[in-house]
Amino acid sequence: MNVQTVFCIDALKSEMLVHKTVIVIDVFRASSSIVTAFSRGAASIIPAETVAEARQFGKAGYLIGGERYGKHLEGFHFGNAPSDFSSSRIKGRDIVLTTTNGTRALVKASRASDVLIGCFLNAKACADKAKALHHDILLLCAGTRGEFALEDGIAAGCILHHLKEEDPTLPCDDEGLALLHAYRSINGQLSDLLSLGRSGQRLKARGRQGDIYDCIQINRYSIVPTWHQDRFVP
Ligand SMILES: O=C(O)[C@H](CS(=O)(=O)O)OP(=O)(O)O
Repeated sequence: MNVQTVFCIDALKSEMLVHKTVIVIDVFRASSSIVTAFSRGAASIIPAETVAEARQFGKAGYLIGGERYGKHLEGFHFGNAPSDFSSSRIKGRDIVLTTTNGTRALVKASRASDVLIGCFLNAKACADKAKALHHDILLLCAGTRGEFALEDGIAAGCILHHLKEEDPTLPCDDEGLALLHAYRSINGQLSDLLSLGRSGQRLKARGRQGDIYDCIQINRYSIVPTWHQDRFVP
């Protein structure tokens, strides 16, 4: 088994998905919102690439959530913040989500053997599940608007840290090694560091500091969303 790292969606080539377990990481905020939604009882989450596609699902009775460039979408039940997904609104429900970067990465990754959703909130559980599948692992950082995103990279380092816990010799690429060592050297400064990144600054400018806090709680949940047929299930 080995671990490869991709820094943003546009760098992903379809041949990289063959015989791989792909972990899609979009810390701010799609991966964190999906993990939170499942921890609060959502039945399934269907990623939609376009707003129009999500609206069609809405007409068919699904709950729909998402954003574009951080902005609310007219007629949608939720945005893309973990706090939008309260148990009372989503327990037992199927949700369709469309976001600027994250759902694009999920749709692109869905051709892999196994697709998991990972972030700080479920880093250890995600690493354990990926190891149990016994395939090579691809850490897919969604990034933001075609570029590397600091929070996705540091979360990849966190997942890699857990992957290497039992076997420090597990091979990984240089990108992974850099992120692993970046994560291990943070020493309690996660919030300060991630607030400096592009996406963190954007969230702060929109008054969404609470979302940063909600997304950086390490190992808060043990749920690992997994692709099954045409959707993610807990
Ligand atoms: O909802 C988010 O925070 C982002 C929007 S933006 O690219 O940062 O404007 O979407 P996501 O798909 O979760 O990265």
